Amino acid sequence: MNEGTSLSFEPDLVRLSSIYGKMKTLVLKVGSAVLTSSDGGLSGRALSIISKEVAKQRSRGVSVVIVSSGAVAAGRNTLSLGRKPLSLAMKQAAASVGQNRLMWSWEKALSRHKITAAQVLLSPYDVIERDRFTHLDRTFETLLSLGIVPVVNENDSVATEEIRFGDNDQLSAKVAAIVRAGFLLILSDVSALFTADPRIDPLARRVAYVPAVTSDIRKMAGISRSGLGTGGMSSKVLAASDGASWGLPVGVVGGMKPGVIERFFLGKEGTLFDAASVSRSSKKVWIGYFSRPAGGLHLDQGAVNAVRSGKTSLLLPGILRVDGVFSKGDVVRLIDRDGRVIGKGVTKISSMDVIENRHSSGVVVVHANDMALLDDSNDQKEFRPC
Ligand SMILES: Nc1ncnc2c1ncn2[C@@H]1O[C@H](COP(=O)(O)OP(=O)(O)O)[C@@H](O)[C@H]1O
Ligand SMILES: N[C@@H](CCC(=O)OP(=O)(O)O)C(=O)O
Repeated sequence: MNEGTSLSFEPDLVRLSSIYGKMKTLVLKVGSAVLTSSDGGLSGRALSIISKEVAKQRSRGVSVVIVSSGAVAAGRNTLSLGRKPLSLAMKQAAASVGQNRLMWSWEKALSRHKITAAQVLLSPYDVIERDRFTHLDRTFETLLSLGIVPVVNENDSVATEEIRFGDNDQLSAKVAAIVRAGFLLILSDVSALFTADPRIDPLARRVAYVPAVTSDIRKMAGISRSGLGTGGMSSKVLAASDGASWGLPVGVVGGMKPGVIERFFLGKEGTLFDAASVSRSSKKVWIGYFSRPAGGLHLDQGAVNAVRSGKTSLLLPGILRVDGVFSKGDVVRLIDRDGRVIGKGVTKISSMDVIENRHSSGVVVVHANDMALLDDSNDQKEFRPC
C-alpha cells in the first residue's frame, strides 16, 4: 500500500477472482482509440479481439453489454475530415455517418461468434424521466434475456455540449447502473491508471488497486488524452467514482490484446477501482442515480442514523429544515447536519405539509423502499446528475 489506503501497486487477486466468479452482467466500454486503426478507420482487428472476449464471457454464462465509442472517429474517416476540430453540426453529421459504420462493424464481428447485436442510442432524457427509464430498463432486460448483445452509444446526432452524458466513460457507468451490472470494464488505449500520464512521465507506475476514489486519485489522473479519446483518465476515474456511489466496481485496462478480460481478472494488467457491492432495485437506481431532485430535507442525527440502517423510513420529527418547494411524489435530497447529501428519496408529503406538520410524530415523509443512499465510504459529495 502507498499513501495511506488510497492505492496499491499490487493487484488484489482475491477480490478480482471474487468479482469474476460472481458477475452475471458485464458492461464493456470500448474507447475510440481502441477501435480505430492508424489510418483513422475502424480497426477490424480490435473489433474481432473484443468480440471474441464477449463470446468467451457469454460461454461462461455472463451477459455482456457493450458501450462503444467510435462513431465520430469513423465518420471523420469516411468524410475525410482528419483530426481537425469540428463544429457541433459537423460532429453530429460525422457521428450519424460513423454510427452506421460502427454498428455494421460490430454486427459483422459479433456474428462470427453467432451473437446478435442490438443498437441502443441514448440521451440523458431517456434516463431522467421515470417512464422512459422504466421502458429502457425493460428493453435491456428483454434483449439480455434473448441472448442479444446491446451495443450502446450516446445519441450523438442530437447531443449538444449541454445535453449529453459527458462522454462514454460516464455513459458506461450509467448503463451499468441501469442493467445493474456486476462489473464495468473500460477498455482503453492505456493499460491502467498510472501514477502520472505514462505518455508524459516514463517513470510512472501502474496502480493496480484503488479501494476508494479519493482526491489523491483524482489528481493522479490527468485530463490529457489520446488524439481520439474524449476525457482522458480523469473521466475514467469519475466513472469509477460514480460507480462506487451505487456499489459498482470498475476496471480500466488496455483493450487491444487477445485475452484481455482474463488478464485483467488475473491481475496481470489494469486497475481495479473497488466498491462495496450493494444490490439495488431498478426503482432505487433511478431515484439515486438519475432523478432530478426538486428540493431537500435537512435531517437531524437521529434520522440520519435511522435511514442509514436501510430499513427505516424517514419520519416527520427527524426533519430540521426544508429546501425549495416540492410536491408529493417529487424526489428530494436527504441532507445531514453538515450539509452533506446522504441520499435521495421520493417524498410522500409536499414541502408545505412538511413545514406545517413539523411536529406530528409517526408521519412517514420518505418510505425506506423509496430511498437511495450514497455509500459513505466514497468521498463523492453527491450523486452526479446526467
Ligand atoms: N495517470 C494516468 N494514467 C494513465 N493514463 C493517463 C493518466 N493521465 C492521463 N492519461 C491519459 O489518458 C488516456 C486515455 O484516455 P482517452 O484518450 O480518453 O481514451 P479512450 O478513447 O480509451 O477513452 C491515455 O492515453 C493517457 O495519455
Ligand atoms: N459518442 C462518441 C464517443 C465519445 C467518447 O466518449 O469517446 P471515448 O473517450 O473514446 O470513449 C462517439 O461514438 O464518437
